[in-house]
Amino acid sequence: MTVIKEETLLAEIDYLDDKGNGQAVIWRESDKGSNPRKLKLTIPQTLIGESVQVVVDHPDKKRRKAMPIEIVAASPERTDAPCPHFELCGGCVWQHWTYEGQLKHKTNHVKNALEREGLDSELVLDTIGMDDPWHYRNKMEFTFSPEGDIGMHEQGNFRKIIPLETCLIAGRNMVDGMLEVGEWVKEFELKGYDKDTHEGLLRHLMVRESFATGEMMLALFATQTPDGELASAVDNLIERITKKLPNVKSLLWLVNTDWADRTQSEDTHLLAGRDFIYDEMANYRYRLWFDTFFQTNPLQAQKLVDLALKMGKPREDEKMIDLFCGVGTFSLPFAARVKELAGIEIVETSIESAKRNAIDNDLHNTTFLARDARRGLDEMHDHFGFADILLIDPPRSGAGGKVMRRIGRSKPKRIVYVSCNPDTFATDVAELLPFGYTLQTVQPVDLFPHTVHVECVAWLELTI
Ligand SMILES: C[S@@+](CC[C@H](N)C(=O)[O-])C[C@H]1O[C@@H](n2cnc3c(N)ncnc32)[C@H](O)[C@@H]1O
Repeated sequence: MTVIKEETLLAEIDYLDDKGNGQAVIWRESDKGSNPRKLKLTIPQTLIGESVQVVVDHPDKKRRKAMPIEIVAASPERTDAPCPHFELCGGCVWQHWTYEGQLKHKTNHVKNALEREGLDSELVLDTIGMDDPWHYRNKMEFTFSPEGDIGMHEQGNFRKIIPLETCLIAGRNMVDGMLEVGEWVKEFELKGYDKDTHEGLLRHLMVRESFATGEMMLALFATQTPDGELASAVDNLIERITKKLPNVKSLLWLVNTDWADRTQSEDTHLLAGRDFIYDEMANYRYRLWFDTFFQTNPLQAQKLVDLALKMGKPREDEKMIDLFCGVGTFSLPFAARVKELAGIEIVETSIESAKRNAIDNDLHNTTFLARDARRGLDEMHDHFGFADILLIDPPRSGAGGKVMRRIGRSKPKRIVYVSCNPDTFATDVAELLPFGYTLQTVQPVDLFPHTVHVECVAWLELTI
């Protein structure tokens, strides 16, 4: 067989994969006498129906990834990506798609997930988007390259960092925070961490901003403590941040010497301010530490809370369980409207925070339990009793059959399901139907414009 190292091909995009990349199939003529060979191509930054020219290295393989070199026939939904880093940065994948196009696609994604489980896709409403889908994130994790540049990972390549001059999805003040820290690193010629050699100083910069209170947190993750030879550089960091960014109410230095490339801390040093910031959602006040899970698009999360309240119809004489409650984003507004509320969540610090948030907001009818969902539900059913309303907001992996069947057997009158993954949502919901539940409405909400993610909130009623 003739081995071709590189070939220019014309591909037509059939569909987008779960990472938002275009997918095309090409049948290639092979040597005389043998059947044509199928080549499956993954082509980022393309849209369904587009014809694109790509250069494919080793086209003899069955699957290849290739970047488009020319859009031969563009989709009417194609638009110019406004961010100068879009082509390389792994933060957004769909800036080349009109926002209307993205929203339509997200609605269809939810509908298809329901249909695959034999559920009625007519129940899915149009996705609620943002009026201004930019600068919506209140938390970002930037990474340092070994050379000390600050940025994001390249699309599909966790080893390469794309240095950033801006970011159009992070809150505007957060970008200023990132740039200021970047300048400080260059001025003191500090080195970033090298994942391969496990050498270097700076690993990540986490930036949090409350759009409600204006407070910001800057948290630097490094391999050494901020003293000794680093003392004068760190003093300078404190001075410049305090002077130039007075909204930074929490400046942290977190030591992480682990091989695992996560924003975790073995040793926390408070450089300035307090170790948390205040945020607000639905008129409730929350304390956020560097490791607290909190909804990252507060404007849209507020819509989720409002929808959940509308669907759950809480009453003063009812008991409620909030499963996977985090720090209580849904628990607090519901607790203000029901007789008693119990929250279950696996992360102990989130439960501690939920307890404190309830007290800070003068809510005294809550119980919070740090347990795995399955065990937590059993314990709550024994001590708290069965709930009239159950709200569930699991991670992307969903709640799973065992949890869903426990819920079904406990027969809450109404179930509100908040989901960040339509596929696991549909599988979980299907588990409830044999227990007499009917799915009522599914409302997708776009919390992550220009990315593949879609959140939805739905409710089920016990009808038998
Ligand atoms: C999508 S978040 C929702 C949090 C909260 N409802 C909110 O809006 O802030 C999912 C939560 O489930 C928690 N979690 C993950 N696995 C769990 C498990 N097996 N049992 C209980 N909680 C779990 C996570 O720690 C996280 O806080």
